Amino acid sequence: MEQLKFYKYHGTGNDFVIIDNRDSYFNISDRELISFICHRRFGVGADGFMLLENSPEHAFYMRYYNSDGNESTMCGNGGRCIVKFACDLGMVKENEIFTFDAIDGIHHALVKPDIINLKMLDVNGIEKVADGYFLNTGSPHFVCYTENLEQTDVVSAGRAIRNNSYFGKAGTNVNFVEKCGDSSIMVRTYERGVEDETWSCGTGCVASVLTNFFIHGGGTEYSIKVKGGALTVRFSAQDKGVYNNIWLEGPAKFVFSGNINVQ
Ligand SMILES: N[C@H](CCC[C@H](N)C(=O)O)C(=O)O
Repeated sequence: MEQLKFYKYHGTGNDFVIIDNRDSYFNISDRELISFICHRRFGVGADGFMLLENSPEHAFYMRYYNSDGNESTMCGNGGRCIVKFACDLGMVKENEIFTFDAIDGIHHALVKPDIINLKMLDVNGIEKVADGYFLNTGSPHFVCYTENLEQTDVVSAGRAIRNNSYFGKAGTNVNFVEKCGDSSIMVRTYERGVEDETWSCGTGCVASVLTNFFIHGGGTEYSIKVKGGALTVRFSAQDKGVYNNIWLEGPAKFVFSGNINVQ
């Protein structure tokens, strides 16, 4: 029986299986194997799966898959976890900014003890859609406000919006936001490709913060409370709806490693 070495990380409760694929051994189109590994009863269990691959000009290439086995767009918490993994492998050092490559482009990252800082790609435009807002922060996000976030039925309300024909075949992630203070919000997210609520969504938190600023103005640093902990987002505002120098900061934890039997 063949065994596969894997590493389990989480970023504020958004959890991932990561494989060091610098030898290109893993078949990048094996959807079935990836969804099996992410299965919470038959496999290891995770919201997402990542391959750390070689990159000719950067520290590594991050290949991200949702738990449905499909390769997908940028994952903010996954990006922070694979940065921590690269540091744990000795590929990069703490307190030194480095770059890695991903599906949406080149990211800068900085590892500090227990805190990972990840630079996200620029955001150009926020669209008003029905009672919410739509923007792309590396992944597509719909953002709407709710008075009573704790009681919101994120799964059924989120699933309906995620599958709304307005967002086409690709669909969208769905974020429900409650304002807490001038520079703090609470966010719960229904994630495309996981097809469930996750305990944190990095690109979703960035989308929620930028939408909040787009509507209410204010400062350019926010703390975001999520089910699995807290994140910080900092950014620079250019024109209305145009933001750059966007950093997503928070913990990324190694949980365990092991070998999984694969047929
Ligand atoms: N499910 C998302 C990707 C992961 C986003 C989330 N886990 C994050 O931390 O940004 C999508 O397919 O658009």
